[in-house]
Amino acid sequence: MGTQDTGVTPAVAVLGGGVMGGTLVAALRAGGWPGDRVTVADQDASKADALAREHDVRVAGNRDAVASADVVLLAVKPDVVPAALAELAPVLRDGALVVSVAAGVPLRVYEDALPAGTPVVRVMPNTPALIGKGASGIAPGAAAGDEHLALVERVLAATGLVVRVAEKHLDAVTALSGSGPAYVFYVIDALAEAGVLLGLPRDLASRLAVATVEGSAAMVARTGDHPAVLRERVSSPGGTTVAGVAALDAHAVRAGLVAGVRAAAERSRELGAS
Ligand SMILES: NC(=O)C1=CN([C@@H]2O[C@H](COP(=O)(O)OP(=O)(O)OC[C@H]3O[C@@H](n4cnc5c(N)ncnc54)[C@H](OP(=O)(O)O)[C@@H]3O)[C@@H](O)[C@H]2O)C=CC1
Ligand SMILES: O=C(O)[C@@H]1CCC=N1
Repeated sequence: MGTQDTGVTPAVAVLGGGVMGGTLVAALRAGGWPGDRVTVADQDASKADALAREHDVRVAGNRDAVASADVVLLAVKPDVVPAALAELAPVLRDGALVVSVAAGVPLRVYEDALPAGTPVVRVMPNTPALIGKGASGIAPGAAAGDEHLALVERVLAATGLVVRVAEKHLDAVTALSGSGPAYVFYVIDALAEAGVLLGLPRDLASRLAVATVEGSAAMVARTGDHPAVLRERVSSPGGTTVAGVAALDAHAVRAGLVAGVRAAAERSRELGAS
């Protein structure tokens, strides 16, 4: 039956019930996807069972989950992808859409392993998808058309921002927004720790750091102003902020962030090559 619009909500099988598989199951349910149209499978059945209980979805082994799915969502580690594809290829429904969140693994790996003409879409989500504040890039394979991208957008509807990109940009998306929450958590932790160093109670320092990051991000989004312009507005001549930013520059914090994103992109390319 595949993914043609029959009026019935497509059946989604999520293979891999770890951090990202669990996040996507939660987002599907938060977006109103019926629990009986979502099946989760994990090599560790206890993980799949726990997710099924938490989100009121079905649980099955990989092959049974795939055999009844219109959309197969692969959420296993990149090095597990070839084995998972070998397992699912013989039981994949004709016309079913295969979606993978694995970092680095190129579309051609999926297309070579699956029956000719199988539509494949790569997705690079991030963990704030769990609270509807995620950012995902999606890239279509050769047999994936607009209807498949639209279906992936429907699957991701409750995760937050979804942008369509060419596959050649997915390593950069992975490095920037896929891994990005870790950098921001790192910054929040460092800011809060600095507050504690200056004598603030830990809870207060943490709340101030979180509100500052949240408010600053919202201000960029809402005003559309360039972050450098907004930074200038905080920086009184001869004041505290220019002193702080000069110290950040002296410690190469900007260069460090650029190096971090570049290193993550390089690692994504390595994962794809292995
Ligand atoms: N975490 C993140 O922020 C993001 C992750 N991703 C991508 O998501 C994918 C999963 O990452 P993440 O959720 O963090 O990893 P996890 O290790 O948390 O989840 C992977 C799960 O898949 C299970 N598994 C392993 N082999 C199989 C198999 N053959 N069939 C079914 N399940 C299997 C694992 O079991 P076991 O632990 O027993 O091996 C584990 O429960 C990766 O490819 C990653 O690149 C993408 C964007 C963001
Ligand atoms: O660290 C990783 O490899 C995965 C991909 C992007 C975020 N987490």
